[in-house]
Amino acid sequence: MATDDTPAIELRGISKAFGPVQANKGIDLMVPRGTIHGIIGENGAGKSTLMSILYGFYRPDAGEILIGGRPIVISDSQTAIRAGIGMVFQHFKLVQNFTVLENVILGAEDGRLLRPSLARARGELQRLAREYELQVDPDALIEELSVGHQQRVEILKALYRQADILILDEPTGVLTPAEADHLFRILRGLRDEGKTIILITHKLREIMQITDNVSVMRRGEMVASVKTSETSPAALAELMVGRKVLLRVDKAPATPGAPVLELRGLRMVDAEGVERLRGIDLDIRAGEILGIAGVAGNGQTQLLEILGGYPEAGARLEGEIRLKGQPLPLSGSDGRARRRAGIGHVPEDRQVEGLIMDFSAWENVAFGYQDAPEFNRGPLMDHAAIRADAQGKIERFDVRPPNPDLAAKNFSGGNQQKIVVAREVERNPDLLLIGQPTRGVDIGAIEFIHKRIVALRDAGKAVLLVSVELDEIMALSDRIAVMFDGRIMGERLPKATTSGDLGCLMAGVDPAVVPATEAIPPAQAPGTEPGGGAV
Ligand SMILES: Nc1ncnc2c1ncn2[C@@H]1O[C@H](COP(=O)(O)OP(=O)(O)OP(=O)(O)O)[C@@H](O)[C@H]1O
Repeated sequence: MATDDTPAIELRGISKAFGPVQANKGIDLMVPRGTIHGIIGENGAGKSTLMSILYGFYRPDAGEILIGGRPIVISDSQTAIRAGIGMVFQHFKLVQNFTVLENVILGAEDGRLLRPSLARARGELQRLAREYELQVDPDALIEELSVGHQQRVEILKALYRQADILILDEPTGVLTPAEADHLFRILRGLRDEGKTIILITHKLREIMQITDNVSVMRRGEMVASVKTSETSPAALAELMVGRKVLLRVDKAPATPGAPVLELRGLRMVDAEGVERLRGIDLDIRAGEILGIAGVAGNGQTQLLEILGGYPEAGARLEGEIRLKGQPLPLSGSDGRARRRAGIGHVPEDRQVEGLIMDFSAWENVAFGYQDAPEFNRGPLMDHAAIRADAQGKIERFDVRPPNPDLAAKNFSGGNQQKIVVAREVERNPDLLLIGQPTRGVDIGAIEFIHKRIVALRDAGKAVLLVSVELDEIMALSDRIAVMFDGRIMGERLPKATTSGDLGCLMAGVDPAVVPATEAIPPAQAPGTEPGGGAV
C-alpha cells in the first residue's frame, strides 16, 4: 500500500545494452513524490536510455520499476501514460501540420480518456493552459509556433493525459533565458501541487536553481544521488566527468589581424516575402571570435545559412560578402563550394543540417568534404582513408563510443555534436561559422569545444559564433554583436557590457537612448504572440 513517503518512482537494478554498448548498468534510483529530481551525466552516460525505459520506449534487459510503490512492467508508452508518466523530449514529437488541439488529444483517446468531444477537449486544454500559464492558441498549426510554444504544447499534452510524473529531457536547450525562467516557474508550480518531475540537463546552474535532489550518471552507472542543497557545481562536475573541470573559458586577449569576412548591406527576403535580414554590415578579423547574441528567430539562422552556402529555397538576397577580400556569390553557391573557399560550418541544428542520421560516423565526417583530395583515389572515393581520418577525429574529440561504423542516429545528442564540430574545426577553416556549438553537450565536452574554438582563433582564424546562451557568448567572444529583427542592434566588448545591457539590445531596445526608468520588454522573438509572453 502506497503511503505518503512511498517514492513516486523507484528503479532497481535496471540494465540495458545496445549490442556491445552497455548503456545502463544495474541502475538504482529513488525519486520522492513532489520533488524535482535532476539527472546529469556526460554525453552517452545513459540518461536518455534510462528515461526511455521509464517511458516504455525500450524494455530493460534486467531490473524492476516501481511507480507509487507498485511494480510495473512498462511495455510501451501507452502503459507509461496510464501509469501517469509524461515525457517532454529533446526533439519534440509533435505532428507539424496538425493543430495544437489535435496534437494534444492525439493518442489520448484510449482508456480513461474515452474519445472526448472536441469541444470538451478544447475546454480542458484551455483550462490547463490558463491554470499553468501555458497559453497557446489551440487552433494554431505546430509548424507556425516558436520552439518555446511547441514545448508548451508538449507539456500540455502530458498534463492533458493527467501525468503525475513529468520527465523533461534537456528542456531549456532550445529556449531563451526568459523562456527558461518561465518554464522553471511552471515546474515549481507543478511540484508544489504534488507532481514529480525528472529533469535531464547539462546545465549545472539549472540543477542548482531548481532541483531538490540530483543523481549523477557516468558511463552507464549511477555514481551518486545527493541533495542539491548539499552539493556545488564544481563537486557535481567532478562526479560527472571523474576529474576537475574548468568551468570558465581560459583565453588570452585577441590580437585581430586583417578582415577575413566583410558583409555589406546583406538583405534577405524569404519565399513568403518576409524580410529576415535588413541590411547587415559586419567585419570579422583574423584571430577574432565575433559572438552574435540574440533571441532565436531574429535572423541569426538565416545569416549562418547564407554564409554557409545554403540559403532557404526561394529567398531573395542582396548585398556583398567578401572572404579575405574576394567577393563570394550570394547564391548559386552551396555548402561544398563554401567549404572549398575556406569556410567551415557547424549548423545550429545538427540533426537536420549537420549530419545524415542514417549514415555512419565515418561517412558523416567526410560530409561536405567528399571532394577533398585526400578522400579520393582517381575517380573513386577512398573509403579506407576517410575511415582512418574519421577514427582519428573521433579519438581526438573523445566521441563515445569511438566506433566510426555506428550510424549517426545511434550516438547520443552530445556525441553527435562532437562529430560535427570535429569535422569542421579540424579542417582549420579561415572562417568558422558555428551555431549553438554546445547545445546538449556535457560540461567536459563544452570545455573541450571551447578550447578548440579558442585554439582556432589563436591560430589566426576568424570565428563567427551564434549562440542563444548569453554565458557562452560572454565567455568566448572577443567582440559581441547583438541581432534583433534582422538587424545588428549594437556591438559591445565583453568586458564593457553586462547581461542586462545585452538583454536590452536583444529586446530591440538601445539602453543608451532609453531613460533608465522605462520598462524593458522581455526578450522575445518577433512573431510570437504577445499575450503568451516569452514562454
Ligand atoms: N538505439 C541505440 N542503438 C545503439 N546504441 C545506442 C542507442 N541508443 C543509445 N545508444 C548508446 O547508448 C549510450 C547511452 O546513450 P544515451 O542517449 O542514453 O546517453 P545520454 O546520457 O542521454 O547522452 P546525451 O547527454 O548526449 O544525450 C551511448 O553510448 C549511445 O551511443
